[in-house]
Amino acid sequence: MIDLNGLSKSFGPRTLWQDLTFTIEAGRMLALTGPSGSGKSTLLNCLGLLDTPTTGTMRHQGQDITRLSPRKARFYRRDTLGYLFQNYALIDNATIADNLSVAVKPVRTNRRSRPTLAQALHQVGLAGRENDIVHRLSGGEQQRVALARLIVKQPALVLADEPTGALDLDNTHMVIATLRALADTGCAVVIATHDPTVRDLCDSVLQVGTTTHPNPVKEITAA
Ligand SMILES: Nc1ncnc2c1ncn2[C@@H]1O[C@H](COP(=O)(O)OP(=O)(O)OP(=O)(O)O)[C@@H](O)[C@H]1O
Repeated sequence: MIDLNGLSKSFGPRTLWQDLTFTIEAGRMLALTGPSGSGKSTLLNCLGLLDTPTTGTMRHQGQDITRLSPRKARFYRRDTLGYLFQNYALIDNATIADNLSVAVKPVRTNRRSRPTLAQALHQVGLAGRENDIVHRLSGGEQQRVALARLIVKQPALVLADEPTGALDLDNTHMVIATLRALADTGCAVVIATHDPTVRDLCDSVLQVGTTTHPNPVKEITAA
């Protein structure tokens, strides 16, 4: 779905990663791992067109998206991407329903059928909670709202930055199970993570850093 070719990123003299050449495939979950400061979030930012790689190209279904104009990049994010963050990134003083509606309203998509808000909330264990105000929810519940937002939006690509960093094991498994369900509908999922539990539940792992490997993506095979 997204082909990266010879991608590198430097800030001044410092190179974070280089020679990344691989394909992010629809229906699969890719973990980005590597030490703090290795450039995982920066790679997510490049994939989300919030930053630009120093060299190389990114193609989405054949279309070069490496250096889109700000306007086209905005449309791309609106129509193609879903985000998941450690700090949930919700509108705190709005209801759950409002948070979900905002995410889905302007999106133009060819996807045939989208789940309703009620179905999405049911899927994440928050059935009937449409009118709850977000800032009164626990951290785990807030991340469930962020997941429901992805379920109603049905993006082609999900970019997740440490989405389980503030969660207990139960909620971590809920996050991964929901992302897996999205992947099963054809969505590509990329997760920057320090968590070995999350890494091992993905289909493949990219160790982010300056070391050049002939094939940087390692497949995870069941033990
Ligand atoms: N705009 C910028 N200008 C200069 N340096 C930057 C900029 N953005 C990020 N960096 C640096 O790039 C490095 C990689 O940052 P990044 O947040 O991508 O790492 P990370 O692997 O996601 O780290 P962590 O695991 O701690 O979240 C850091 O040293 C950061 O300070």
